[in-house]
Amino acid sequence: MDVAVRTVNLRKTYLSRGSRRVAVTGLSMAVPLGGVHGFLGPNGSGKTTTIRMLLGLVRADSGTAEVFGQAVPGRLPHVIDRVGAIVESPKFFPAFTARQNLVLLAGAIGSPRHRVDEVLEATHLGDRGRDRYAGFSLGMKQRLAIAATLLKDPDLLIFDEPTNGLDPAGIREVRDTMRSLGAQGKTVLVSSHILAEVEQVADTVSIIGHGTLLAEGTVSDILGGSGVAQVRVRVASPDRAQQVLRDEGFTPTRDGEHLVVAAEDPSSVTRALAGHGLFVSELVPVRPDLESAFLALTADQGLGGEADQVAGGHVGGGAA
Ligand SMILES: Nc1ncnc2c1ncn2[C@@H]1O[C@H](COP(=O)(O)OP(=O)(O)OP(=O)(O)O)[C@@H](O)[C@H]1O
Repeated sequence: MDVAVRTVNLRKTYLSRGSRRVAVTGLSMAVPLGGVHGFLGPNGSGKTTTIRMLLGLVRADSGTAEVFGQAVPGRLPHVIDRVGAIVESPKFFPAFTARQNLVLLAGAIGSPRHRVDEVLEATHLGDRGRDRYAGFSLGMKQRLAIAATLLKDPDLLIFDEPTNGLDPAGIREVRDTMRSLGAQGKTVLVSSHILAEVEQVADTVSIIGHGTLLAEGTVSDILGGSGVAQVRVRVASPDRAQQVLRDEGFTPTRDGEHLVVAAEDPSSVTRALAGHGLFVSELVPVRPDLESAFLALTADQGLGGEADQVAGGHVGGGAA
């Protein structure tokens, strides 16, 4: 597999209130070339620290990282022109229009002027270029930030929680922009703790918890490994149906008037119930989602959200 980014055994600790706090530990991950790669983990799991190491903004304690085959930070100058990133909210001049802001930036980084119109189009801001930044919605501001990263036409885009604070419409705008960049062959590495957001746009994902890799692969690989498919059924007598299904070897759970049953083949459930004169009035497959897969993975590892981690202490299991 051709990779845009690879880390091997990356580790970073911070000194905090007299003790060492482990942010990233033994992180080995690979981001395939082209497409959108979701970098997922709960708050405090080490995503930002990893991204900052990739961009040479913080130095790893140990381990290696490479971008387009070049070791970073040492050889970062050789690839930095191919990388665009939003790690913190970029600063724009509120009184300037979107276009004026981009023209200024393009001049500063030596990008040709025509790129300004191209990146406004690419982020669907073409008709808002003459509006002042101050009047932009959060979603538009975020798309302008993406437009700014596109000025030098990078091959790798790194976005740290780009949908933070956006409303559903803003989230969709940013998501659509990432999707079209991935479809153009760019590599988009996007971090998020809101898995459902990334699930809809990512081709592949890395899931981390407490600074270590828990799972990596295509979204469907990860969902496939997250357990048996379930169906949600409605019957007139859910209590009886629950007993019947238990007697038949299923493990149904009650959800209001519905039962949720793990079954590879939904017809095995309807057959079992019909055999006892119970007829299903509704049957809906419960699609496993990344959120459940993620929760299952972190639960397996005894990992939840942010927790204190002290160097030398237990910091979770190995890579999947
Ligand atoms: N500059 C710092 N000094 C001390 N500790 C830090 C520093 N930056 C991060 N940490 C700690 O390192 C751990 C990982 O933080 P990091 O920001 O990388 O996680 P994250 O997954 O990006 O979280 P979030 O989604 O909340 O941004 C956390 O426990 C955090 O408190």
